[in-house]
Amino acid sequence: MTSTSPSGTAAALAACRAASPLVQCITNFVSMDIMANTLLAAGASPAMAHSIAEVEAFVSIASALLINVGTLSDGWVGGMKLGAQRAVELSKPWVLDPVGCGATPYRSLICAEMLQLKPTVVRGNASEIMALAGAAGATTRGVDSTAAATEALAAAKQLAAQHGCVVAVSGAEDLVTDGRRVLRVANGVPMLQQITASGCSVTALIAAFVSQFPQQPLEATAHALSYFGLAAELAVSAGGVKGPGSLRVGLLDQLATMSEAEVLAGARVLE
Ligand SMILES: Nc1ncnc2c1ncn2[C@@H]1O[C@H](COP(=O)(O)OP(=O)(O)OP(=O)(O)O)[C@@H](O)[C@H]1O
Ligand SMILES: Cc1ncsc1CCO
Ligand SMILES: [Mg+2]
Repeated sequence: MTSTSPSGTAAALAACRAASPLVQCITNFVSMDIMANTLLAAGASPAMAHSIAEVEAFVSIASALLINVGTLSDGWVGGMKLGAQRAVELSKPWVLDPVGCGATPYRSLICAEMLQLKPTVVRGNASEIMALAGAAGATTRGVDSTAAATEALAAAKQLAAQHGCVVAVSGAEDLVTDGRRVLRVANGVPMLQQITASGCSVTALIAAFVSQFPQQPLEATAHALSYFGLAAELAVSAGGVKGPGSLRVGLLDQLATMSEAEVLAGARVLE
């Protein structure tokens, strides 16, 4: 899986389905159901485990760790930090979703502290990435973005270069950068924004894909975003999507049933 072509996306998906990586998720209450189902549909094996009492042991058996601060509470932060540290010690990828960064000083502080713990990938919406980078003029309204992905590109590049990670900004076109290269992912449908935790779920998929290609986190991240966005496109083109409720169902079905031919025809990762 070296290429950014549709065959790269197909190879990444095939690897995930074949290996069924165990993805440990320390995530918010809103996202738990759809995130676990998204990972299952992609052939991965989700486990939602956040207790500080078991987090280190869990990371040692997981293929990747996802940390999402969506329903942040004091009692969870210790486990998040210990999990991230253990993942780094064991050279396992860990992926940060800085939900609502910028909405409150506490949230921004915890996100900044997590960033110091060397995530492999950070994925957020434009407002979150701009706030995380401390960009001038960053505004936010809770967990939804008030900016377009393109507005966050400079912030994403700066974060990636400064922290040695891959940064993905979701939006109409997702942007993925390692600070030098920028990949654009032109899959998805606008209605995904009306499914809560769709972004959270794609971040967990990124963890699953990166676990299979730890030397190529940039490409693996883009392929995960492409596969997820394409599933939403296929759900709409199959008919029967009347709104976000039926899209949510169709999305999971398409993630589970997507064929190699559909990936080859529809994946759009551009450099
Ligand atoms: N305008 C758009 N057109 C097409 N796809 C989009 C658009 N906006 C977002 N998406 C897609 O929707 C998914 C979620 O992205 P979004 O930016 O809404 O994440 P988020 O704000 O972190 O979501 P959440 O916090 O609810 O999990 C991604 O796969 C993204 O590519
Ligand atoms: C709505 C919401 N609130 C905290 S986390 C979350 C899920 C989408 O990010
Ligand atoms: Mg989000």
